[in-house]
Amino acid sequence: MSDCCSQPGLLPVATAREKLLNALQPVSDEECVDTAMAAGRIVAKPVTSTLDLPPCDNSAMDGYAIRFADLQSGKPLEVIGRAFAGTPFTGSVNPGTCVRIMTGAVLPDGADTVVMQEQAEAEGGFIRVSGRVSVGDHIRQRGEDIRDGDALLAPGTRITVAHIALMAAAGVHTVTVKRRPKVALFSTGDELRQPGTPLRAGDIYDSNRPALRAALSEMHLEVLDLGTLPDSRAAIAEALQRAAREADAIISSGGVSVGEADYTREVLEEQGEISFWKVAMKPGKPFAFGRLGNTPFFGLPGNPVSALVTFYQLVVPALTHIQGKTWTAPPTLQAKLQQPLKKKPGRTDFQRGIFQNDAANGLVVDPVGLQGSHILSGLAAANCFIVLPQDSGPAQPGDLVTIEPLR
Ligand SMILES: Nc1nc2c(c(=O)[nH]1)N[C@H]1C(S)=C(S)[C@@H](COP(=O)(O)OP(=O)(O)OC[C@H]3O[C@@H](n4cnc5c(N)ncnc54)[C@H](O)[C@@H]3O)O[C@H]1N2
Ligand code: MOO
Repeated sequence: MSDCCSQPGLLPVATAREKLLNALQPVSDEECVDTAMAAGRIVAKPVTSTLDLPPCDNSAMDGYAIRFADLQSGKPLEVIGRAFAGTPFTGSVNPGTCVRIMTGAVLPDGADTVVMQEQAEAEGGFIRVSGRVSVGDHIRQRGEDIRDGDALLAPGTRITVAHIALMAAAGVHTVTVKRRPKVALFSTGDELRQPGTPLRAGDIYDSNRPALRAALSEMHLEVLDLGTLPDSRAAIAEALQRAAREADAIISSGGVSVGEADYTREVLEEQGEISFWKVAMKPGKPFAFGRLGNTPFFGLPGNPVSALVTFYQLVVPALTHIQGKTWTAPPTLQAKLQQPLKKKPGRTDFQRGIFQNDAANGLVVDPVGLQGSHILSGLAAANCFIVLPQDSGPAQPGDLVTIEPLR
């Protein structure tokens, strides 16, 4: 990896992110999807409950629905019926009586308390209650979770599995979400072969494209996979033109540095525009951002760790914004560094680390070993980035450092 501390013109990471977010428009198209199919989608129209939840007072336990005041006399209570979830008891619990009730069954009229069956002794159609009972025990109140008309999800929310449960329970069977943006993806390099095919001398497998495809799918984006391209201006130009026609954003890997076969950035410059090139980050310095027509372009460095670090630090915020969700910085933690870290002032370092809880020291973090931008084993072993600020120098064991847990 090259050092760039003395090089002027590198954009600080936060400035690069800000420029990206300011330059991009969220997709405006919306579509209606089944609630069950909406995981990961971005809410476009507010989601409102269509009912109270629970819809009526019901039992939280298997037991007996009673009138609390009846316990004063200490007399046995007559069991006059049964209430099941889905099959309510239709009569009324009058003084001196009770109803056998199951979890989830509607609380019968007249009852105000449920006694767990473990606290009731049944004999000959009557029960005797023992132990401490308070009025209202084990009753789930109508509407205590959600009220009819309550706002459930605001526009811009990314729908989680829990949101799907919430909407389904509240009777919301369809939801209006943003259209999934389509992201065109290609990698460049004469040396790149497809996994599953033989390697010639000097070849390597294309690892960036499958990794980026997976990362895009994880974000619930549509992918237009344009394949692995040779180091050829014509091939790159053709892919860029198609991507600009068919996609909402373009991601490439490779060809953004200064080598004699690094054509991606050059072709973009000829056919579109480069808004910025080179960010003060390590790895990932040669990251380029621009446009072809109205379609934003993210040029990731070819080095595999650099490609993924720039994807997570710069492209994820940008694509999140395009999806229609406000991007917020991921939570960070402070952890005690266990080993020294080399670092020169000039770029924000995203070193790969493994953090864990230590009985004596609290949260601690170990760098994964080799930190080169070609070292995929370290990235694969890591569970966090150790984020060392742009102006900082080396870090020592015992220093508190900022870590950003990886998903
Ligand atoms: N003289 C300089 N050389 C380099 C500089 C520099 O500032 N001055 N920057 C270095 C840094 S930092 C990076 S990062 C790389 C980025 O270069 P490119 O984006 O042009 O990428 P390539 O040259 O095409 O490839 C770099 C490296 O990564 C391998 N690679 C490329 N694509 C893939 C892929 N899809 N899957 C797996 N591996 C890939 C490629 O074989 C090279 O080894 O430039 C430095 N050089
Ligand atoms: O340091 Mo490069 O910027 O290998 O990614």
